[in-house]
Amino acid sequence: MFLKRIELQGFKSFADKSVINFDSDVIGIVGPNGCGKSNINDAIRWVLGEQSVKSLRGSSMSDVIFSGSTQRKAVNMAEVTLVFDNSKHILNVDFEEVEVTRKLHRQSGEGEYFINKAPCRLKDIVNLVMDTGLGRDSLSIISQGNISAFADAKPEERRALFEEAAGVAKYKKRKNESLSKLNRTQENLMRLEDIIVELERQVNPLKRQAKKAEQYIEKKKELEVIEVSVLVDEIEKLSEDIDELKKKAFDMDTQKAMHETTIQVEDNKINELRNEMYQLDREVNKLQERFTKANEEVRLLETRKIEMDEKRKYALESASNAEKARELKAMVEEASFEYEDRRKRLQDLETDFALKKEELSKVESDISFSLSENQQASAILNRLENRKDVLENLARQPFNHQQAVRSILEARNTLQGIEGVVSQIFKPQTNYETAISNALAGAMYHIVTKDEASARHAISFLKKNQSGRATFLPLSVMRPRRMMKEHYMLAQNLKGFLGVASEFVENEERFNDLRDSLFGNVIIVDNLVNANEIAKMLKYGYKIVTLEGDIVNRGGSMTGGKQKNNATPLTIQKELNSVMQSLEGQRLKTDQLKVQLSALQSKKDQINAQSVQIQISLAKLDPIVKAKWSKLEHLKEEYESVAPDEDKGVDSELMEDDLIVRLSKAHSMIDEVSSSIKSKRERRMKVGNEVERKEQQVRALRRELNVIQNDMRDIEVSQAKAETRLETSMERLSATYEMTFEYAQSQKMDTDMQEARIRVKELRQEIASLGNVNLDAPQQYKEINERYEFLTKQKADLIAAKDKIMVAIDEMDEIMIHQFKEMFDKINNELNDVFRALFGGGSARLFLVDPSDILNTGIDIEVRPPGKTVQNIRLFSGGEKSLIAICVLFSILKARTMPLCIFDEVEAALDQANVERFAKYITQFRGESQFIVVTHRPGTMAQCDALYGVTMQQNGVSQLLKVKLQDAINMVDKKEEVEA
Ligand SMILES: Nc1ncnc2c1ncn2[C@@H]1O[C@H](COP(=O)(O)OP(=O)(O)OP(=O)(O)O)[C@@H](O)[C@H]1O
Repeated sequence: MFLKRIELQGFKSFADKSVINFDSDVIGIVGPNGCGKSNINDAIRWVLGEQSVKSLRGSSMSDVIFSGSTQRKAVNMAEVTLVFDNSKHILNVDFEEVEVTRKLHRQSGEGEYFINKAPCRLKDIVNLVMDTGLGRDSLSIISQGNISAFADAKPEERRALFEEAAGVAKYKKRKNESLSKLNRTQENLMRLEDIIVELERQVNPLKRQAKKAEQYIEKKKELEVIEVSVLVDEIEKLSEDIDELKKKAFDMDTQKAMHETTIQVEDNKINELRNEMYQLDREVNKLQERFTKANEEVRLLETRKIEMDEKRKYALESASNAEKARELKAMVEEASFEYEDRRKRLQDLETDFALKKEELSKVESDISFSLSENQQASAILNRLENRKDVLENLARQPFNHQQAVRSILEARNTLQGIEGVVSQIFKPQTNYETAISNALAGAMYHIVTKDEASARHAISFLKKNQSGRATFLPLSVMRPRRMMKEHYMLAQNLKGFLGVASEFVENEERFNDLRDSLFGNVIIVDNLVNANEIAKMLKYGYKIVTLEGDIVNRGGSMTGGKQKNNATPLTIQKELNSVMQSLEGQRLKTDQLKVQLSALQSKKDQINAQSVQIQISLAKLDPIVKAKWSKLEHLKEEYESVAPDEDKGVDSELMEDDLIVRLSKAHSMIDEVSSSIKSKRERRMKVGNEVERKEQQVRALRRELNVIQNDMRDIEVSQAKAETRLETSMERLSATYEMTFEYAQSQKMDTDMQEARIRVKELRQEIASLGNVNLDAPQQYKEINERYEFLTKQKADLIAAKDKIMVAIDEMDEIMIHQFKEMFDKINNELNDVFRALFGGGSARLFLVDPSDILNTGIDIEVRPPGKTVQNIRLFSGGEKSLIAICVLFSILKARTMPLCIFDEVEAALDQANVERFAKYITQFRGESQFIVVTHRPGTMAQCDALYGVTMQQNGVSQLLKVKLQDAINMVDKKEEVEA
């Protein structure tokens, strides 16, 4: 006995609480039509999870709640409880007794489910009874309808019964769940694949764009760091250049102002001199007029004198001796005056000539001295200019004679780790150039490399190109050398010690070790005497170099002297500066000497001209003096011959002759005027020379001023250019990098700026070659790719899940096929016996319509009742069909034990004999299965262990009571009678 009790309240016609306690295996439910028997069947199915309103014979679920009758009001809730004996653990729970309850509220339409009074879900109840044979589609609850439908059903429809018997329902349910899961998975997979394809279409271009953007960002970052340093370096250098240019401009401006002032002053002087020249010219002109006038007067007077002489001559010829004597006396006086006058003038001219000669000889000696001075100055100038050219050439190409060094420097960009040449890396302090240069000697041409590998690389380059030999100093292996502390302390107190050579060079910090390696133990002293002394005190342990470059080597050997062309890369600039300075002075001196020489030469020319003039005058005057002398002598003789003795001697009265005096005065005037003209001309010449000299000077000053102005313009242009570049750099710093110069300066890298500039150029080109860049691409790529990867993983998971489901389905199929086939065979085995028992002979056989498709095949039945041939099951009578169905039902019960079977008038269509056979057959299952049989047939009732009668005493409300067989028969008969 499995079902112990049913409790109903408010369910269909059971308005009041009704309890049926079952205490035996075969229970009959009897009662007249419509009293509510089948409602009990419905109640059991309802509790066990029936959801189909139709199979509960209603139109909505609330139809199961008592809907009232003429005498009773409707109730609001239906509640049914089934109590099972689970001591055999037919239900898969640990409880010995299981109570299953279902409630339904009319108002809310809500259902409630309980197992052992604990609320649960409908699903839990369905799972509890699944495969126990009690399911809602169970073959354990069979109605008349089921029986009659069996024969007429299609083979496929019959399958359900066998599946239930085989207990594959749970697998089928699970399979269906799995299939729908599979469908969902497949749908999801397809949707996913669509999305993945779409994402794939986006991912690759985005990946490329992201890579490009990353390269762009990386390059931009590098560019920013380097360019900021380059900009800072440029700004610093430009600021220095601008300061330098401003200083130069200021100096130039001062020079210009000085030149302009000097020119102004000199121009004024020139103007003054020109005025003087003009005045002198006018004065000379006036004097010239006076000179002409005087000459004219002389000519007139001379003419008159000749006339007078002629007159006298005539008078003498005819006059008396006394008159002759008087006349001759006057003529002697005259001639004597003239002679004295001319002689004196001759003497003056001779004195002048002697003076000029003296003057000339002095000027010539001055000229010869000036010439030699000029020659010397020109020679020096030439020498300096040549030296300047040589030095400039050397400064441009300091390594012209070092083929290997030159080759390495030219190939510097292709070689790696070349830091430079020693002479480029170290800058000697002013005045120490010679000492440092000699201290280094050949080492100044050594090439500094980053490490030994770079040196090796450079050496193989020299070998390959046959470019000569060079010495390399790898920074990585250079170790500093220093003077011993006590030696240094000692040396400091010695005479002439200036310091250690490393103190007198400037270099970048990273070359400090190399500096100390080269100079750390070299001492600089003032002169060789002190060098020897210090060497001795330091026990000849150090190289000592003097400011002049002489050396006391370690051990005491000495090197010294002077080369003709001793310029080295370290001394070139110094020498060039000093040569330029000397050159400037020398040029000025040469110019001055030239001016001096030219002044002397013009002075000489002037003296020569004056001398010639004097000589001409002398040449003219000398015969005149002689003539005057002989005339005087002749007249004296004539007078002596005619004059009485007492009258011999010259009468002074004759001197008063007006003509002679006027003539003499006129001659004096001529002399005076010509001397005045001469001095004025001399002055005029002097002033002219002065003007010329000054004009030359002013021209030179103007040329210089022009050069200064040109230089100033160049400086202005350079300054403007530098300022524009500075502004551009500042602008770039603030606009592009949003940095102040001070902040940028703090970020400046300590690096080779030349290389940094090249790198900036390269980076700019690389960035430009990237073209359009989508800066959001990395983020977009990340997001899309993450989604892509996530979905790809999900796809893999779904495929794995799908495979798993399919494997599970295959496994379930296998189990179902196996169980179904096994059960089918078992049932088939039982069928023939059951058939023969119920039909009293004949045979029956079940067969699979499609044995190759066990999972879906329909089931047909081949029946041959006794005395009949095999015919189509549909051709049998209603009773036969029912009996065949009952045979199959019993075969199933035999093949698989059911704990509970509820038959609702299944035997209705059978005749009396078959009812009895049917009822008897049931009793065979007693002890294994419990039967609740709703019946109207006494034959069946007779085989029941207990009978329950259902009545509807009150109109519309069912009641239950246990009855005896006869009462039961009566209940049926009575009703039938009433109906009849
Ligand atoms: N919700 C309901 N409220 C009240 N009465 C109901 C309700 N549902 C059904 N009934 C009544 O139950 C009766 C039907 O009961 P049922 O079908 O169990 O009768 P039966 O005893 O099996 O009859 P038969 O012998 O003819 O098969 C009907 O009279 C019907 O009015």
